[in-house]
Amino acid sequence: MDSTLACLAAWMPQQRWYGAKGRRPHLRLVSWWDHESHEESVRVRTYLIADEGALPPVLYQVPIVARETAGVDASGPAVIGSPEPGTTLIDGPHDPAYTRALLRLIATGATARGPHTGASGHPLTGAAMTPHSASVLTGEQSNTSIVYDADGGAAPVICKVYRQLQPGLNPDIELQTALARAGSPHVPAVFGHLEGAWPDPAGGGTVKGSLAFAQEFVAGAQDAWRVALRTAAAGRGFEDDARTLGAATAEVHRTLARVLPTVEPTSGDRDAVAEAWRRRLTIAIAEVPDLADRRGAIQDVYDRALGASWPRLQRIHGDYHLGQVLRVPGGQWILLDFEGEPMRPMRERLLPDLALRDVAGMLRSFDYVAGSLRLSVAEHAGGDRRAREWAATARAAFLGGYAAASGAPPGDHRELLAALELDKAVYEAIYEARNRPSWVAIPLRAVASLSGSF
Ligand SMILES: Nc1ncnc2c1ncn2[C@@H]1O[C@H](COP(=O)(O)OP(=O)(O)O)[C@@H](O)[C@H]1O
Ligand SMILES: O=P(O)(O)O[C@H]1O[C@H](CO)[C@@H](O[C@H]2O[C@H](CO)[C@@H](O)[C@H](O)[C@H]2O)[C@H](O)[C@H]1O
Repeated sequence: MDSTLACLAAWMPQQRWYGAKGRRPHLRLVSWWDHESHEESVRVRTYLIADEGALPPVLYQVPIVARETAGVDASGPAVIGSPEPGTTLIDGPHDPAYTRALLRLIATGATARGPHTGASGHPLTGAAMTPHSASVLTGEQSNTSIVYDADGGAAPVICKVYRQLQPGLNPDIELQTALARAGSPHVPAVFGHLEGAWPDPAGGGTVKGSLAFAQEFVAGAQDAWRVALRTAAAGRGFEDDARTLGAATAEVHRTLARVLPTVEPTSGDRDAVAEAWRRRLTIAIAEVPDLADRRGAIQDVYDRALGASWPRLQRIHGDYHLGQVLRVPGGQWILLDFEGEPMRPMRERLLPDLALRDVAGMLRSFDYVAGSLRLSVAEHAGGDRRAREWAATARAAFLGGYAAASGAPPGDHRELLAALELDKAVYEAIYEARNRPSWVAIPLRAVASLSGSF
């Protein structure tokens, strides 16, 4: 196993889903189990690997197919390495032996076992999943999604393999399953999920957590980020789309408030939010020192929100932006990825929260469209002004659509919305500094503007 861990220590830091970029991992094997393999001399095994160099330690899911080197095209990012002569390790989602085994577990509710723990499938419906070929979705993803084509008119399936594991049912599965069961037209059909168990790092027992989630793959849909970027770059408005997106967002919030618990915010809830805002700001200032001289002005915005009235708390999307929304032919909006912000502690993401956090997230996304155009096109000939006008129109239309469909206009909580937008921009400054340093100017400009110096 030591040679496999050595291969992984070189390969994992190059993966988009690996959290602590720029640092060599310190890996420990926590658990493993084998999947059924229909090919001779091919081993399909899922490893759970802790990176104990991270603070706090992170648990990763790494499914691996071991094949004879002679039969493998040894180039490409899917090849992990060759810890023993004659055997090559392949990243499971890129190999049919794993993709078949994964879907079979979910569709049949079967179990894969290892010496200590294992994984079991939880099919949601009797819907037959008969897909035949699979490929990994490309793009900037925190997890790894496998798309399965289907034969004979059956729906194609997308199965998201969670990479960073946490105890408990993932909110992505919990919320989308609740919405699908409630008949919401704004999430894809749900097929089922895979749950795993592993040794509890804090004691002698085991903990359970989500490993993968299978849904209908909405074919022909367009990512709202690309739709928005295209219209803005072409100088076309996004007003109607933003209004219907606002209405769809409000409908999802209403459904979540109906089928899952809501609570009146207590002073403890307000303190927890205030503490999360402060904690995030401290991290952001440490990583993006340009923010340091804004601390006082930012805290003033937070204080005004803490002194204002708050609506009831409810379950929300939690990391809402244009990249999390699909537009299907006909104009309907489908929301994806209810996992919450990847950098936020899971225990916070599971609690009832402010629905306005999602509203703020989408408003920031309109500003990102303008900001990314500003970065890609030189600021001349009125381009910057047009991009800003595009974002302002989209913003007003989104808020109007949300207010009309929710009966709870975001404008009733102006101070709170301003603080949530600012907190999101602070989060984005950290995210960009870590992942896309050339984009950090977008949230920095927003922080300046939202904290009143622009
Ligand atoms: N059910 C689906 N139908 C069509 N495309 C999807 C579906 N689910 C995800 N996608 C595509 O995959 C991308 C990443 O999915 P997402 O759930 O956001 O993953 P991650 O948690 O890794 O960021 C989405 O932006 C979308 O383009
Ligand atoms: O990986 P996730 O989609 O869960 O979210 C993370 O990455 C997003 C970028 O891909 C990041 O979103 C930020 O950039 C978007 C444009 O690429 C923009 O539309 C968003 O408004 C902006 O927040 C997101 O914050 C991060 O959690």
